Amino acid sequence: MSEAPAGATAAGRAPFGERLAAATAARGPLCVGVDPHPSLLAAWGLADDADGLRRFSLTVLEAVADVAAALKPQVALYERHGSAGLAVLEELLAAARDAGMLTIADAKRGDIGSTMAAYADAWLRDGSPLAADSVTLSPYLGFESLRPALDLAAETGRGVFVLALTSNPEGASVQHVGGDASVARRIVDAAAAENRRYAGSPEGHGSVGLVVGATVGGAVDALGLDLAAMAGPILAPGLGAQGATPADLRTTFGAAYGQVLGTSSRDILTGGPTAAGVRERAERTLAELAG
Ligand SMILES: O=C(O)c1cc(=O)[nH]c(=O)n1[C@@H]1O[C@H](COP(=O)(O)O)[C@@H](O)[C@H]1O
Repeated sequence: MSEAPAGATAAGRAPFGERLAAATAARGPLCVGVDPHPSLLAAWGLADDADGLRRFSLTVLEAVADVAAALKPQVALYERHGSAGLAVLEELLAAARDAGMLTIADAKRGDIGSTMAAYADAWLRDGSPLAADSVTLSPYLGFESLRPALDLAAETGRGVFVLALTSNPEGASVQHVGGDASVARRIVDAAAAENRRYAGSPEGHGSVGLVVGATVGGAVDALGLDLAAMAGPILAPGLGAQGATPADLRTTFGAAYGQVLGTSSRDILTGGPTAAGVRERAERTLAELAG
């Protein structure tokens, strides 16, 4: 996607929020998750090793590089192969960059500030072998503990997606706690405050995004979350394999639907082993999201 337009950061690229907005405007609001589960590798006729992982990953990229706005590799499924798996992840991130596709490293990192600085360095620093356009973060140690990642992302034109309301049913036991001042609401408000640093971006396309599951139903309204005012992208997992439909997204997000990036992994990946099969499923999901 576009590098170095008017609002370029110190790193010479436009802020992530602007680059993502441009990608969704051009292609539609779909992110494809790359989750090479052992069962999917087997279904594709691939071995559960680094070679299988590589074939799988590069096939998904080839399939959706000009269909989806972003690619979201699930880091855990590379980590389970050790250093060989991480080498494949590095190759995938570089290949996506070369193909002009934005990446979201789904690493869900979160730790005390000094350690967080190292996670930020790994995923958001120019020149890092694992640098992605954005990374998912867990705010369980407090939103402010994410500061090193928030600041490095701003400096390098990258982005973050902070977990707010996750797609799994267990998430409510933590995220809904607090009534009018729920944990989720505090995260949404903190992201909104953080996105004020991107107030110069057109239409308030901040680079601090949130993760809000496509499966959360009425929780956004019930908890009084003002997602539209958050002025950043909303990554919505849970489509397909977890039961949510593109139509659910419109109901769940209402006025904030324009900020939503729907993401689906297994439902699209079962279209393999051919790139054409994966592409067909991605195109179908995209048509439903856009329709
Ligand atoms: O951050 C995420 O992407 C994420 C957050 C969340 O609340 N729920 C969720 O499912 N995810 C991730 O999104 C992907 C969903 O995969 P599928 O259920 O196969 O579409 C997995 O990689 C999850 O780890």
